[in-house]
Amino acid sequence: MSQNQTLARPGPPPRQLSTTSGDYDSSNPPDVRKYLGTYGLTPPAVESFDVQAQRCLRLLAMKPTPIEKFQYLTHLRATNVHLFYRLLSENIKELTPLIYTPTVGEACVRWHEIFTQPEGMYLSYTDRGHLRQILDNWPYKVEITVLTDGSRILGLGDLGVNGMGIPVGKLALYTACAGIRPEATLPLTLDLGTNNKALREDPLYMGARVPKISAEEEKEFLDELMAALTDKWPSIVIQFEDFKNPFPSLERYQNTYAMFNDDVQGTGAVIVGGFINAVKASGVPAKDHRAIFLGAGSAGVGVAKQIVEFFIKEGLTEEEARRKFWFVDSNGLVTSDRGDKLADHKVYFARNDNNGRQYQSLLRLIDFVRPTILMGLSTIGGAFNTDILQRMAKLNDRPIIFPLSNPSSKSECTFEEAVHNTDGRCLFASGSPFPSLEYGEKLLTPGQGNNMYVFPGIGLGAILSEAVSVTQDMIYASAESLSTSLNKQEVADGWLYPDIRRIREVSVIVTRGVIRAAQQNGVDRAVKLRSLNDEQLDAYIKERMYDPHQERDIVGGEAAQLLTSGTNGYTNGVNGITNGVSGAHL
Ligand SMILES: NC(=O)C1=CN([C@@H]2O[C@H](COP(=O)(O)OP(=O)(O)OC[C@H]3O[C@@H](n4cnc5c(N)ncnc54)[C@H](O)[C@@H]3O)[C@@H](O)[C@H]2O)C=CC1
Ligand SMILES: CC(=O)C(=O)O
Ligand SMILES: [Mg+2]
Repeated sequence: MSQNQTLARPGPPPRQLSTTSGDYDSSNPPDVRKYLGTYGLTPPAVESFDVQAQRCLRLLAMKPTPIEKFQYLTHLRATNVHLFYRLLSENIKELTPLIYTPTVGEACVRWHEIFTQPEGMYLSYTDRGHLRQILDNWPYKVEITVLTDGSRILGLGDLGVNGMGIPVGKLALYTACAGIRPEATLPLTLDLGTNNKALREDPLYMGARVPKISAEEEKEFLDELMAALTDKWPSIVIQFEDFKNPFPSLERYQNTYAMFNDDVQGTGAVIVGGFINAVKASGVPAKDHRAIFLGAGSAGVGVAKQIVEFFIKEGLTEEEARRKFWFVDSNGLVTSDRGDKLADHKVYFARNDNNGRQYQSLLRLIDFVRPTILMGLSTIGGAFNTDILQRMAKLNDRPIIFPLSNPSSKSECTFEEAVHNTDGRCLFASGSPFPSLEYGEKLLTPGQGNNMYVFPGIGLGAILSEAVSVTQDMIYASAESLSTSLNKQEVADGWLYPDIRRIREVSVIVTRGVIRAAQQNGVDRAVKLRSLNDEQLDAYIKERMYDPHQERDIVGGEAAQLLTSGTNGYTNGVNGITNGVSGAHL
């Protein structure tokens, strides 16, 4: 491909952040419409956002399936970005499952069928050598990117470029939960081949129809990409997501770039955040806990490593902390004498006190270990069956049961199963949401142990502190901050995580913790923030957060007032109007 062909950008920008649709204009009063030359192009009624939101919710209710709701919300984001984020932030609990797990899982599986418009960038292996130039095609100034190679999308396996739903969904949460402006986010999918043969052979598949490139080839590609991204946007924060083997890139780039891996580090942090509260509620001192992990992949090991850090802070030695974990993978208990070559990331937790016995059965291992904690990061839906849950209930007053695999179909058990098989005594968190449950006299609410509680604050903290790298202390600070973010009522109700409806408040607390850790580690370039006390820092964070409610809601007198203040007043006074007309790309 010639360079000109590579760089050609015909037509509109790749992601429409348009706010110029008829819907949007319907909140402009007649004078403003005349001024803009849009008078007569929309229905006569001047509508507030609230009225428009009501219509959106009705339209959403008319869509019979989650995937159709997902498609409608995608359309809304593309055509009326501020309305989309206002709707999302006001209905975060109800809408998150539609734009994120579980629905985003189905969307990725079917991405090649349901695709209507590009919402991010795609970079292919054949583009190497040109990556920096291609980034020039992206029309906005980027503060954060989420990138995936699609090789392990949730627990659904290798989906190649269909994985784009994940960066898009995660970045929508960055905007809704941490107020990073929509146009400052870049969803990025790497088209490096796929080992999913069915997709490769599907006529609608939109990526390269070749097997996944080798680890060495991927490393070279990523080296070029990281350099290109930071050359184009020097302060960019880079989140790696859903790579089959995320460890080499994390090790290679974490001290050199402002990057983190959400599946290893974000997941570790969010689970530690809830775990700190679960340990308190269990009544068992930290030193007496024992954990079985089903699944010894990136997420499992990431979570355990951060719990080790927590145990050490609780006074255990590293060796004592490490010995509290028993990992099970698809070949059974991870031991050093199992006879297979263990992947590097598993070696640290491999047991050598198994007296030559290899455990294949989770139930038998539970009898042997007598764990207080059962974590699921295995992608095996239903793996925590009735026998297993009942055995945990027999061994513990308050068993800690965290089935964390996504989407819901891969969850190791449901909330209902966990509650019924433990007489309502379990301390529960799952990766995907489950509904509350009436049990006896009580309404029980499950925790959602999903990295969405921390990655928005990690990203915003790194952006605002202008961190040169994302340190382990910054990640751990996000966990500790999360654990302190519950209000009195949530603590009294025994919740492990705060109400998701308070996510923006929670993100401020997490962001503050991340910034403070960046300062302590001396990786912050925004040194002016060092002199702020916590209250001032919180105010600064809030002020920097995009709030869709502030973008446009201009009716009647307000607009008239703006118009009388002349063109300048109009432009200055109503950032939202400028945003709106020029399409939210300032
Ligand atoms: N709740 C959250 O915030 C997060 C949840 N996850 C979920 O965790 C799951 C795992 O993710 P990764 O660790 O990145 O995947 P991975 O592919 O690296 O690891 C999966 C692990 O499960 C093991 N496994 C597979 N079949 C098994 C079986 N029959 N019995 C026992 N172990 C078995 C594999 O050997 C491997 O160790 C996914 O479903 C993902 O969606 C991942 C990140 C965040
Ligand atoms: C939540 C998430 O990052 C995952 O399931 O991969
Ligand atoms: Mg992930």
